[in-house]
Amino acid sequence: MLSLDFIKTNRAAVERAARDKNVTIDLGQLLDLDTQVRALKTEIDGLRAERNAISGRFKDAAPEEKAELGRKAKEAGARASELESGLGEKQAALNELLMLVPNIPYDGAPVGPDETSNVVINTVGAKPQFDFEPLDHVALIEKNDWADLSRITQVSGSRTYCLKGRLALLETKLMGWALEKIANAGFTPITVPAIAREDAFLAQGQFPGHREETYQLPNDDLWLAGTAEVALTSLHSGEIVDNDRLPILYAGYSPCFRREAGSAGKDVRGLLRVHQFVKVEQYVVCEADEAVSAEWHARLLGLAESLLADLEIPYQVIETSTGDMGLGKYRMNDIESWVPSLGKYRETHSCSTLHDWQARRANIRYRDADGKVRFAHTLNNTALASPRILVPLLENHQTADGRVKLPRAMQDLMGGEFL
Ligand SMILES: Nc1ncnc2c1ncn2[C@@H]1O[C@H](COS(=O)(=O)NC(=O)[C@@H](N)CO)[C@@H](O)[C@H]1O
Repeated sequence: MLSLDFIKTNRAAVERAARDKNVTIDLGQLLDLDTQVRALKTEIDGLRAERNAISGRFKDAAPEEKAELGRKAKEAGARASELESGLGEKQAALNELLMLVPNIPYDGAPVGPDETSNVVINTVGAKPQFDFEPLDHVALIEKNDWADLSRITQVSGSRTYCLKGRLALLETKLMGWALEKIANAGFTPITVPAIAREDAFLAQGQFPGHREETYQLPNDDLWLAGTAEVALTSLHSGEIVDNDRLPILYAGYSPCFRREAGSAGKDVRGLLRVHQFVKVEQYVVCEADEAVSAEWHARLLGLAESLLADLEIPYQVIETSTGDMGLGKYRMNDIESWVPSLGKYRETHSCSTLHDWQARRANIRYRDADGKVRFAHTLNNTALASPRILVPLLENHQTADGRVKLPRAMQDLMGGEFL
């Protein structure tokens, strides 16, 4: 969310951001509502002052005057409470519109409607040259009985899976390994629930725009998050954090649930796009300074790249376009890992800077060095998400006999050269 002051003084920039992010928002209506809300508040304050003035005169008034004063005070009070209900409605309408205002995108982001405008800014690692016909991850899994991708769908529906045997062990070790790597970089490991209240999704930015992507638990007025980012954004909601406690660094681990409502027909084979998965999430709450945010953005990206280097997976870094980065992002860099069977790089990580857009929604503030209370900045990035990461991991390291030679970092974990 942007502040009303910012919107007023930077209206053209906000309108350009809305255009570049394909967001339809009527700033004229928003600013009119703000004017009406402020006028109502002034009128209500005036009526309250009038009533207080009258009651101040009441005790010294002559008896014949008291009745008239009482009537006037009652009238002012009644008028004030009538205006207050109107104020409540207009304030709610104003807040609803404010939740739809996009963040201003990074001026280095390609301006374009969607992922087709994304730009590759770095390519790392040599794609494997197979001297045999490589298999895709589903064939490798079937050959080694590493998962159940069919029977389970009769139990749990489409886009569900069971990992089995050494692949099940590999996923759990991968998650522990990633959590520890990020923890060793100074982040506090923290397990967070996927269960969260509606306000947490509004604060993080998933709502109001993407309810249809989110599983709901209606009997309890709760929802299931698709990322630990939801709980982590609201963990310090309402707090004023002391300056010396910043930056707050979390390595969040959680199950993730996504309806993938908008993905019918996409990635239906295998493990790329499923309804439930696990993820280690990097999360930062830092001081409201663009250079500090930019430094953390680079560090988060670097940590994800170091994990991919350890897994010996070729990847490319993407500068995400204004149309693809989403409402709250200032800047987003996706990392895409090479998937031989598709002959394409596919997104496995997403690194975002949001400045104070989330902190304003979640009400996360801090006292800066001068003691001034300000909204913080927040950032997040994927450290590792499974089972999607298993797709490039299995396919890039497969051997002619259908086994998978583990990267060095995994051999120690899995106690052997092969999965
Ligand atoms: N339906 C899905 N199935 C499997 N993996 C998924 C799915 N949706 C997302 N992921 C994985 O989760 C990663 C992060 O998802 S994201 O929406 O892009 N970004 C976030 O959730 C941010 N909080 C950064 O992690 C993706 O890059 C991908 O690796």
